[in-house]
Amino acid sequence: MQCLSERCLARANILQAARGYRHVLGRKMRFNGLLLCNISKYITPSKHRLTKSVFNIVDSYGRSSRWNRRKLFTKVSPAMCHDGFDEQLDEEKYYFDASLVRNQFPSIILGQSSPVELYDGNSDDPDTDNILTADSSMGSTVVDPSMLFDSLGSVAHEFNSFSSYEIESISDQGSPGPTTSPSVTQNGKSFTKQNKEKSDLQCVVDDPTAPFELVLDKPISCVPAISKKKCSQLESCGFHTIRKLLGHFPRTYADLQNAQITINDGQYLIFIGKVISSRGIKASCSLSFLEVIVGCEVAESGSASACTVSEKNNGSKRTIFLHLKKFFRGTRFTYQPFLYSLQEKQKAGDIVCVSGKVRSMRTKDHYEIREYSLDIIRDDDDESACAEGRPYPIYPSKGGLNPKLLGDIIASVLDALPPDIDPIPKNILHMFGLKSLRDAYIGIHQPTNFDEADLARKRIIFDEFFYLQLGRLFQMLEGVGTRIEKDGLLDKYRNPVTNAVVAEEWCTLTKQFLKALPYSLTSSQLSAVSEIIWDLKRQVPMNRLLQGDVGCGKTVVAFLACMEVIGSGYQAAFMVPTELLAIQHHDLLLNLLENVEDVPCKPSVALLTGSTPAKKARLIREGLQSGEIAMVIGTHSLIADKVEFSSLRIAVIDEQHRFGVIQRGRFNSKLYCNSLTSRLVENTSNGNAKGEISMAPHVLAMTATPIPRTLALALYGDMSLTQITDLPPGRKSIDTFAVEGNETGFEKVYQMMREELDSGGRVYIVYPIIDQSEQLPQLRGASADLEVISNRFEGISCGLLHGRMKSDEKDEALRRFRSGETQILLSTQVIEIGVDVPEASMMIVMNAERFGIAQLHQLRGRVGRGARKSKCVLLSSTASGLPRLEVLAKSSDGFHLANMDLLSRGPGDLLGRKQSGHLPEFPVARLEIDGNILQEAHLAALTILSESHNLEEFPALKAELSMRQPLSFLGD
Ligand SMILES: Nc1ncnc2c1ncn2[C@@H]1O[C@H](COP(=O)(O)OP(=O)(O)OP(=O)(O)O)[C@@H](O)[C@H]1O
Repeated sequence: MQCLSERCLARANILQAARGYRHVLGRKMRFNGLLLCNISKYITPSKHRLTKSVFNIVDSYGRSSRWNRRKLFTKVSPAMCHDGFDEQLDEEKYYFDASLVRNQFPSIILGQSSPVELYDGNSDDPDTDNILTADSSMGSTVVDPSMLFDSLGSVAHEFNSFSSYEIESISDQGSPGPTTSPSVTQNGKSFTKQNKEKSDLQCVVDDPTAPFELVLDKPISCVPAISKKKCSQLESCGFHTIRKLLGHFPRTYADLQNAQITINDGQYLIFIGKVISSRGIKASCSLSFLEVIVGCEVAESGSASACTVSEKNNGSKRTIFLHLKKFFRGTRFTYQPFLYSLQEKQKAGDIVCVSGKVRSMRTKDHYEIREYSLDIIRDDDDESACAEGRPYPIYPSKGGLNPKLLGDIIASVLDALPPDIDPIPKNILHMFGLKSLRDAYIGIHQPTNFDEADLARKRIIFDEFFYLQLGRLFQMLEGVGTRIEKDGLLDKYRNPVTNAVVAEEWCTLTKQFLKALPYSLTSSQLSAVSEIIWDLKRQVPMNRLLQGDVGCGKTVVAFLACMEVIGSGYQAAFMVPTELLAIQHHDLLLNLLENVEDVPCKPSVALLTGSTPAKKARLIREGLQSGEIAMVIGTHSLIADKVEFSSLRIAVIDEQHRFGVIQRGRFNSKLYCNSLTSRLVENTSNGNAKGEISMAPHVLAMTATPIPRTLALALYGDMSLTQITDLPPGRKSIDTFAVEGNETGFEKVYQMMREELDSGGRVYIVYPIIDQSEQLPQLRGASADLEVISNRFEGISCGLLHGRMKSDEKDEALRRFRSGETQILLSTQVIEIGVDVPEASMMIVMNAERFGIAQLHQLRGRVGRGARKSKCVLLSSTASGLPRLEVLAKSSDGFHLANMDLLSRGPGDLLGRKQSGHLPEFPVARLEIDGNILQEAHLAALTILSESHNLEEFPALKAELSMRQPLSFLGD
């Protein structure tokens, strides 16, 4: 029992005002009744001049609109020692949170009376209005004025006969923990506030007309126990829906029982402890600091358990003291109110979770932490906060919201969550050992142990991957005609068996092209072509990823696929990310076609890039539209709206991850929208033409980045995979050296270069930037170094190649290097993709520590493409960068290196900053370690789609999928 201060009563009043009525002495009474009681107490002694009119207004309170009630309150507030309603609400302590008020003041005892419960909106009272619909109900429920005054009379009588008000906090009677709200007794029935909340959200689920996902996507304002003020606070921080709020996962968990046993200087540790003191101290006129001392019980070395919040000392524990310090420079930080507000943020007795780097102080068992983060787990007077032994969730703060408050709100939302909110069918959950969605939310926000948190995390990650895979496969199925074809396609993903068409069955043009090659295909090149041609012969559009290490010979495989299509009377498009590469491929293809013999007519091949002169570009577009041009090689220009094809049948996309899903998809529209010309229909006699024309083109995507399987699945979950696993014969391994770029290092490297050039080799020097930069003086620039290198290697001609050069200049620079007119090519990363100069035999990478391992592997792949033994020197500007580069010296396996990069730097870095823009974002999952969950999610998505291609049988899943907006999720 404690004394009810005027402020407490005012606070209770605010609560009542929000609810509109309350229970008094077991009887429901409108708020105005209670208000009148209170007002009479407050204002009669002071003979406030508002007394009369306030009484009148209160009389009509039950019939007032919400706005008028607010006005009423504004008038009543002065009588309650406040400047106004807003002031009452604005006070930190007066947070308009019904649950908090109820937790602390669930009932009022008026003198000898039995406890008067504050209104709790319990749904088991048939008369109780639904708070979710409070807006209308509060205004529309009219209270009989006579009843009002009856109640008023009786209450006022009792009220006036007591000099003090007492309050009984039910939570004082032993509250179980943070997840359990105090139970309140009303009319002899025991109930919890969760019951009420559950029913509010439950009613949404029970509504047969309500779409399934409505629960999670309901606005946050529908959650009981969240006041309007808090609601707008949450909304302004981006928590508009329950989903958003529940998706605010803890950044870590504090283990209330176990902290560190050994404490070493410089370690980053998490402690749970009790605040001993908190002081804001002015050290000088412009320096102040906050010092918080936290006492933590830790186990003596060697003892198993470590740190708890327990008061009792047993033999195996000792207390250590953490001195948390934050310094502030500047006069404005030395003012007392500021320092006071700082020190008040945590008070002596608060149980806190502290993390940061520890440094031992002179006194034994005292440690200092400067860069720390502190979360209040439990106020000294809040006994219900946390149960020991559970991982305690630590929330990242958002928009200045108090993480503890956020945690409390999340807890009340969880309590109100109906059990059946899971769109994923139970058999799938069972198949992959997954928690239900509700359990997962509870497990991640309120785990009883770390294993539960792990399992919950798995479910959340599963969902991230699952909807991505489902979205991609769903989209792919939409583009496929019949049910049988769809089934066939899904089967292919589930059991990827290799189907192939042997070379004898290829069309004449393909066979002749193969014959004309200056080399024979490797076995994996051959099987890749056979596999692709098998796909090309089907009526279902192919969606295949051709993957192989640098220099393995993917280009020729793609050319052969194009020849097969052209040989059957259709067109091919070959899109590459750079102009340089487009020109190179175009020239190579023309060269190869020159040697092709015994074909009725050689296919016409065009080059279309951004630099193609307008007139020429127009002629090419006309040729493509009429069907005169059989194949076009180019950059993004190929997917421009004005480029129309007569009968596009294959789109090859080189370096696929450099293009987004939408860009890739635009080839589909080329056929559907633009290519229905009559030419092919006229030329085709078998009558199938019409159906074939309206089919989307086959897509063959290629990537030289050896993408680990999980990453490939995340990026291209809807694609079949073909891999080239061997290199053309005669390739010699590239000797790789990691060298520190000091004076001796450079001398050594220049010496190696000299030897290479003297023996007829050609050298690339790769730079991270074009021009020297003042901000980064340690980086060498290609353009700036041209003179240095030219002077150093007199008599040897040097070339320069970088992205700022014009297209023809770039082309010319590469041509000169290819022909041997220049022996040294100073270049930026522009040569990274696809540049093929077999005579290049040495590469030097300046500031190599600036590049990712996978990227360096790609760069290194520019040499060693011919018969000559090649070398690659990786110059690091610091000695500390060398160990990472040594990895490349030891391995030339692209997949191994990519995996290492993925683990050490994450997928974004593996793909490069630009490309990683196309990588889907996973808030919780980490591609580098959660690959197995991704595989399971892929399988689950296939299983679901096999059961229902259009997801009609899974409306909840379909709704969830559209909610998650798969396209933006796919990274485009
Ligand atoms: N079977 C083969 N035998 C000999 N040389 C080959 C063979 N296949 C391809 N080549 C040659 O190997 C070099 C690399 O081929 P290509 O450019 O197609 O590789 P890539 O896989 O596209 O490489 P990158 O990933 O670097 O673009 C080319 O000079 C090509 O002529």
